[in-house]
Amino acid sequence: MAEKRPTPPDVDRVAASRAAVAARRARAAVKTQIAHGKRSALEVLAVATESPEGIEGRLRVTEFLVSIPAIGVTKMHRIMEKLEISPSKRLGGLGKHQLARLQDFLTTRTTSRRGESAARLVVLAGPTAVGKGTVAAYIRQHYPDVHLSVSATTRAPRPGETEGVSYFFVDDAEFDRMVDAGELLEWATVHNAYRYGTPRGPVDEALSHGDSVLLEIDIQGARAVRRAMPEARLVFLLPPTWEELLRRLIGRDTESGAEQTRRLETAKLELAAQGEFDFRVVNHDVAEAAREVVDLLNLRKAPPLP
Ligand SMILES: Nc1nc2c(ncn2[C@@H]2O[C@H](COP(=O)(O)OP(=O)(O)O)[C@@H](O)[C@H]2O)c(=O)[nH]1
Ligand SMILES: Nc1ncnc2c1ncn2[C@@H]1O[C@H](COP(=O)(O)OP(=O)(O)O)[C@@H](O)[C@H]1O
Repeated sequence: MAEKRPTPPDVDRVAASRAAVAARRARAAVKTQIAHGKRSALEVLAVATESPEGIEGRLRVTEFLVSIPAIGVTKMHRIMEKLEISPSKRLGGLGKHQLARLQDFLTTRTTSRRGESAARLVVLAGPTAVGKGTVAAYIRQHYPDVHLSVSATTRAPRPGETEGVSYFFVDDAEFDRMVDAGELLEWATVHNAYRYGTPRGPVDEALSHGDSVLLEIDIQGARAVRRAMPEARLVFLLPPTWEELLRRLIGRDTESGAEQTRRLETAKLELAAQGEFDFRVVNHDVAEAAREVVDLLNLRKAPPLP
């Protein structure tokens, strides 16, 4: 008797089940790569976010977490609860807040597991004209091992500023998009004028590679980072005296008289917030203040350039 030939629906079913087996194998391979430290969990998550329908995107969060060394099933359930993610979720189907929580969890875990010599996230904030930008620029020039975060801003470039080095200069629509996509670790409207925000990806990436990261941001931003990443060290830069702060603001000569008066009012409020910070550094001398900030970054290789 002639063998029964598969009918088209059978052919479809066979092809579908072969594809399902291949996809399962591919997902298992990704889990093995994570388990053996060949790929970082943060990197796999980044790929999943970019292609939700790809292999990484189709991984369930539960199986993703248990493939990370030292996370067993019990711990995984605790983490899922804490992050408020349901067990049926796949990496590619996470909401933006769930994704942000999972990224922050993984970054914190990577950093804290490296112990005392771990890469650090340090936030440098302080009142207007205290010298934050000057100290950050000194660090950029003399301590190339520090990853200095480049913010996005809606303000226009000033003469001498370079796209991607000073800031990423974006328009309002692009800034809205970055906020909606959860791409910013924090953002704020500064001096009642323009919006500034810290792109999350480069910070996560640098920390996951063991690099120390410095954010030079305003005080609202520092508070937001504290909420998102409690392990960050918050440093408050202080002027030697109030009179010196006035001298620096006026001497900089970048604001009108009215704007200077308004900024000084804000500066009083900002100085009152210094108690919320973990460390205070007085900016008497730029090189000295920079060294104190860098000391808090726990660099693996610390020597400054001459
Ligand atoms: N929250 C937040 N503040 C930022 C960020 N980037 C810069 N800032 C702050 O924005 C303020 C204005 O910066 P900028 O326009 O460069 O200089 P200024 O006008 O000379 O103070 C400073 O207080 C910075 O610390 C950021 O990503 N997030
Ligand atoms: N340690 C310092 N001693 C003297 N002047 C300083 C010092 N640090 C910064 N300045 C000057 O103070 C002014 C304000 O510094 P800036 O870096 O623009 O402040 P911020 O970024 O905090 O608003 C600039 O003119 C800068 O050259």
